[in-house]
Parts: sequence; structure tokens; C-alpha cells
Amino acid sequence: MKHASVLAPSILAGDHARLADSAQIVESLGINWIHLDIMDGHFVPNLSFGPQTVAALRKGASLFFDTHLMLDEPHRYIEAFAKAGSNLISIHIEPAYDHAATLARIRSLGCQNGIVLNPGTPAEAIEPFLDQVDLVLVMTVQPGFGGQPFRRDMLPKIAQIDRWRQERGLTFRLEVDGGVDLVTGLECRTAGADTFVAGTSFFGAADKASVARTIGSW
Ligand SMILES: O=C(CO)[C@@H](O)[C@H](O)COP(=O)(O)O
Repeated sequence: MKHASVLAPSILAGDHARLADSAQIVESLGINWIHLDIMDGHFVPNLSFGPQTVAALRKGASLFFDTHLMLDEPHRYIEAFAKAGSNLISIHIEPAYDHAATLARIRSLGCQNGIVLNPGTPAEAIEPFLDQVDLVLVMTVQPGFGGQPFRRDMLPKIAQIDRWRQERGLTFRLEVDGGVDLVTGLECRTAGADTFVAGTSFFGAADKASVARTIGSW
């Protein structure tokens, strides 16, 4: 099964004094998803925003909130981000906690779940969880900052996860995040990805509608 391609603009690259306006730009273009990067200053060397901001954004947006927790202890914050209005909550495989229980907890709160792996983490690390997730997020940069160059060496990993998905008849989405633009995103699509996080290449584009149209046509 091949999912239609979805663009999820990363609000990290939006105007942080006017995040609601950035979400509104996305919604006004008919884009359904927005990617929310949550950073704790421990798992990644940067800070972003928390559930209070997500809840405030939810008041003015009917977008699908794709919330990516870059946290050492994501299991402690699942309820807060579900309550704030997240539709999907993804958690990293790298820190030590009960991943299976946390994935199940996300679903029990009425959200979709996702598992994320950093560039240095092999695909095999998430293999045991493939039948328990709605989305796999392959980081195509080391997380923490927008505007980094796309890691082309992640393409075989994307292809491997897509192969497992097909062989096992699974239906999770396969998302990529980091340095994704109209060129690198298409390479990811060819490798098997269907969900494209774009920060700099979306919010920095003069013609955002055209970016959305192009990615939607893949
Ligand atoms: O998770 C992250 C960064 O840690 C990403 O979501 C970035 O926000 C993507 O930004 P660009 O690479 O597209 O500028």
C-alpha cells in the first residue's frame, strides 16, 4: 500500500513571536498537517516550546498536530501533549524508557503514535515496534536545529523501513525530517517516504503554495 504524500511544515522555522500566524499560513493554503518540534535541552542541545503553546495554537487551528518529542523522558509528558491537542505524538527510540508502554499509552489517549530514530541509529533498533506504530520518523539531520543539510546517507534506511512495511503488510506512515526540500524530498519519496517535514524550505519559500502543490503531487 502506498500512502498519498503529506507535507507537514515545521513551525520551528515559523515566526516565534507569531506562531499562531505561522499556523494560519499553513492552514490557509489547504495543508492539513503541521509539525511541532518539542525540545528539552537534554536530548537535544536546544529548547523550543511546551504543551501550553501547543494548547494555545490548538484554539485557532484545526490542523493535524504532528508532535515530535525530542525529550529524554517523553513518557512523562504524553498526557500533557495529548490534552494540549496533539493528534499524533512521536517519541525517540534512543533514550531508555518503556517504549512499548509509551506507544500504547499514546493510543489510549486517542492520539496516533510514532517512533523516531536519529541518523546514527540503525533501522533495526525500531524493527520490533513496527507493528505497534502509526508512523515512523527517520531523522535526516541530527535533531536540534532547523536549516541543516539533508543527510543523503539516510536514503537506504528509509528504503529498508519501507521494505519491511511492504513485506509485513503494515500501514504506518514513513516520515522524513531535516533538510527536506523539493529535491531531497523527492529522493525520499522514491526511497519510500510519504510524509515530509519541511521547515526552512517551506517557511523560507516566496511561493509556499507552489511548495505545497509540488509535494502534494508526489
Ligand atoms: O526536528 C527538527 C530539527 O530538530 C526539524 O523538524 C527541523 O525543524 C526541520 O527544519 P529544516 O531542516 O526543514 O529547516
